[in-house]
Amino acid sequence: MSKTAKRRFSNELPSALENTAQLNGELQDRQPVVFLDFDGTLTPIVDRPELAEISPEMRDSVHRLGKCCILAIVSGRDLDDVRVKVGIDEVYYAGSHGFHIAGPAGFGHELQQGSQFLPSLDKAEQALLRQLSQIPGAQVERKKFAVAIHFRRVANEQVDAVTAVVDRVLADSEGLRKTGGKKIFELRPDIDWDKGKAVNWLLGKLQLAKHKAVPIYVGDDLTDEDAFRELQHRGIGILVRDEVRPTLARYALDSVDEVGTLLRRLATLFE
Ligand SMILES: O=P(O)(O)OC[C@H]1O[C@H](O[C@H]2O[C@H](CO)[C@@H](O)[C@H](O)[C@H]2O)[C@H](O)[C@@H](O)[C@@H]1O
Repeated sequence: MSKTAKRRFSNELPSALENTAQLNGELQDRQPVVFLDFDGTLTPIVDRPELAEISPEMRDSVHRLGKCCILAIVSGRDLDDVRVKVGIDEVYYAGSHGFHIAGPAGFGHELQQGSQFLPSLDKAEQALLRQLSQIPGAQVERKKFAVAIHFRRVANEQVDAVTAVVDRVLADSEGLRKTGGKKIFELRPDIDWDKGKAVNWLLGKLQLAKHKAVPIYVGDDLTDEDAFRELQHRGIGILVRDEVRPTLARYALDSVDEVGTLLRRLATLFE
């Protein structure tokens, strides 16, 4: 019988911090593999993407946990961008929503299919820069395998104009699709690859004993739902919730500070 995805509302999820016994029970005698999203999970959301910074305490917590289990940062950001922002050499990174993966000791992988979309992404980036230049606050962020259009600083009455530009550029592009997130649109290669597929790929590459390994994924945004879906029946999805919405996560945290607390607790458990 096929297992179907079961969504719940974020406000109904048990807290990962208040249900320690239940969570620890799921981890008992297993090998944890920890996946962490970056924006909104390790850093609070800020007005401009380039201003997001991981705090020294959070960096220490990630570093400490990364020393006692396999740990990967899975981000929509460009691989190099997120790697520099986190600044820890010993962990894995998946950038551009999993299209570009790197890890310790020269481990690296670029989704082959992704390269064929580079001309399309270049063209879309140029069109977006041109057509959005008249809308104050609109910001284009190029990642190798995606283009993000930020509208957090755009006046409410101009958001429809941003949407119209993005839809026009998408219609004029080949092989791209539009996804959403927190005050952001993204144009990405229209292929069956996302954070969930990247997490699965990495789990396969690491050649972990399937019955022993327990993937834990912590994330806050819509693109993290792809990872929650992949792990729904074999891992632990933890949503950093800031709104009420349907989710495939099984536990929740209420802030970036709570993420830090959880990482330190996990480190204490596994050290
Ligand atoms: O997968 P993530 O690591 O969570 O990346 C998702 C997107 O995060 C960034 O944008 C978001 O955070 C910005 C800084 O706080 C904020 O200004 C913006 O409104 C958010 O959408 C990043 O800039 C994007 O490239 C990522 O795709």
